Amino acid sequence: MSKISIVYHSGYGHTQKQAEAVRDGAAANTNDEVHLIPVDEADEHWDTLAASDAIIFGSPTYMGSVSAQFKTFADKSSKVWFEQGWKDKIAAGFTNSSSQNGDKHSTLQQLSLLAAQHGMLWVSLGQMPGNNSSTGSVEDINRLGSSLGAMAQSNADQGPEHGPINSDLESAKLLGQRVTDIANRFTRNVAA
Ligand SMILES: Cc1cc2nc3c(=O)[nH]c(=O)nc-3n(C[C@H](O)[C@H](O)[C@H](O)COP(=O)(O)O)c2cc1C
Repeated sequence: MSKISIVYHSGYGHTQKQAEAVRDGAAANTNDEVHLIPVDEADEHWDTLAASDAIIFGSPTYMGSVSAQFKTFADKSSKVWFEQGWKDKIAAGFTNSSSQNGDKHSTLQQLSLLAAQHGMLWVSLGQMPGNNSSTGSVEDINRLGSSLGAMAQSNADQGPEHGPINSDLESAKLLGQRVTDIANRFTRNVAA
């Protein structure tokens, strides 16, 4: 059994849907304990994060970067960094934005660098790129062709009831599942 936390920001609800999909994937095995933590509530959950086997970071892409709210959380985590409190925990990340590309890769790089600064072990998406052939479609898993983490796209003129679309949510779910599976391999070995 592993303890997984998902810390995320969402200004308008789109990235929250992606975060919930990651949570659903991470919680697929009912033995595991999964916490969904909005960044503005993170101050009440530092102990939960300290006790987690894996922490998954999520932010919308704003101006080619993590949102200011997520960055505030990242900066606050410097207190943990001083003690290397998250060293050797498993980490992963996801982002959502309105353009198909939208510079989402830059956000995932920032999330993975945050994890690296903490000495965490980054888990990639682990899914082959979709929608890259004559038989592909937007319904493919990993339709945005990401490697570093899960990407999702939500139309700028529509609310979260319309996006991200199902394939992006499924990709997010698979990332959550992958992180839990890997965390369980580690916790089994520690217990053994
Ligand atoms: C301040 C701001 C900056 C944004 N910058 C980008 C961007 O760089 N690339 C992009 O594709 N979308 C950008 N967007 C669009 C958001 O990423 C998109 O609306 C996303 O779905 C918002 O997620 P949320 O509802 O979880 O906040 C920006 C939106 C805002 C409010």
